[in-house]
Amino acid sequence: MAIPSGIDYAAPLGDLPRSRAPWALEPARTAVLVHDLQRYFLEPFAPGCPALVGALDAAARIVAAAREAGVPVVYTAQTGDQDGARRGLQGDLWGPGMRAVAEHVGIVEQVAPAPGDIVLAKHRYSAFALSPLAEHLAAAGRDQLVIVGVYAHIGVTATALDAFQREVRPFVVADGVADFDAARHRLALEHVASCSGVVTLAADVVAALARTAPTTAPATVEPGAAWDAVVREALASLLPAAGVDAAFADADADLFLLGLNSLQAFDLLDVLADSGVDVDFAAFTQRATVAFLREQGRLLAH
Ligand SMILES: C=C(O[C@H]1C=CC=C(C(=O)O)[C@@H]1O)C(=O)O
Repeated sequence: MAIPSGIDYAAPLGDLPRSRAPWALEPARTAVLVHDLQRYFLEPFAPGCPALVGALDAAARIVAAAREAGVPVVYTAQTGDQDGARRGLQGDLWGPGMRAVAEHVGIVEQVAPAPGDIVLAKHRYSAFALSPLAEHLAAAGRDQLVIVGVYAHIGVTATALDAFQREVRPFVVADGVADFDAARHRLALEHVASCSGVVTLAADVVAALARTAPTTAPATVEPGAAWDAVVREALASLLPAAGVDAAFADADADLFLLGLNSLQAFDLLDVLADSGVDVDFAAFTQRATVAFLREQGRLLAH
């Protein structure tokens, strides 16, 4: 069976299946996964298909809320022109797959990755298969995964099951996924709710993420030496001692050049947020230096 064409249905959101998992979304331990929202996989949908229009809107809202809250956003995307080994058994069921052209591999504009997001090559149904997703989540201290994207009964379900088996709690967004039809969409939600994760709605995810969004809450640390100590300790858990020393010896040294990776950057800003100083991730990626972090500490202390 090939991917059907002319997909056109409304998401089955009435009377959502009750999730057996008792977990609540905790932003500090959460990452968002945007699963396969590539043009190739969305092309089969009829223009204006309500389920897809809704899913893209939900995904965009969740991604925006995640970035605002400093929650990591991870994308999966297949590569084009895969050879037989790379394609594996998928070739037997789905044919050769996408070509290496922007009209196939591109992630749709509405949920396009931004600087600081992570884009992983997708190899099999599960986003964890043959990919460093688990390592990225572990490095960022994340064990909850909000999943949006396509297709609900294939990769989304496979990823949720895989997450569960890796001690990562999946939260599948009922109105943030789409599928071949309403029956498969519903089947996927029932499967997740019964044996791997929480079925939730975009509005609930956005509300949970907003609870950590930067606020004007007073800083709990003093500027100056105390703040330096907080930054140093946070960096020390992420970089070798020599890197930390170098970062403080030259406060304008780029932390990424000193070995910090983007997931560690999320971690760093999380720790700083716990100390009462919310640093904008995008701004940090533009100027990843101790000098910038010192300024942030001072700004929030006033
Ligand atoms: C969008 C997904 O990709 C799979 C589904 C249909 C066809 C596929 C393909 O042609 O490679 C993927 O294996 C998913 O994992 O849900």
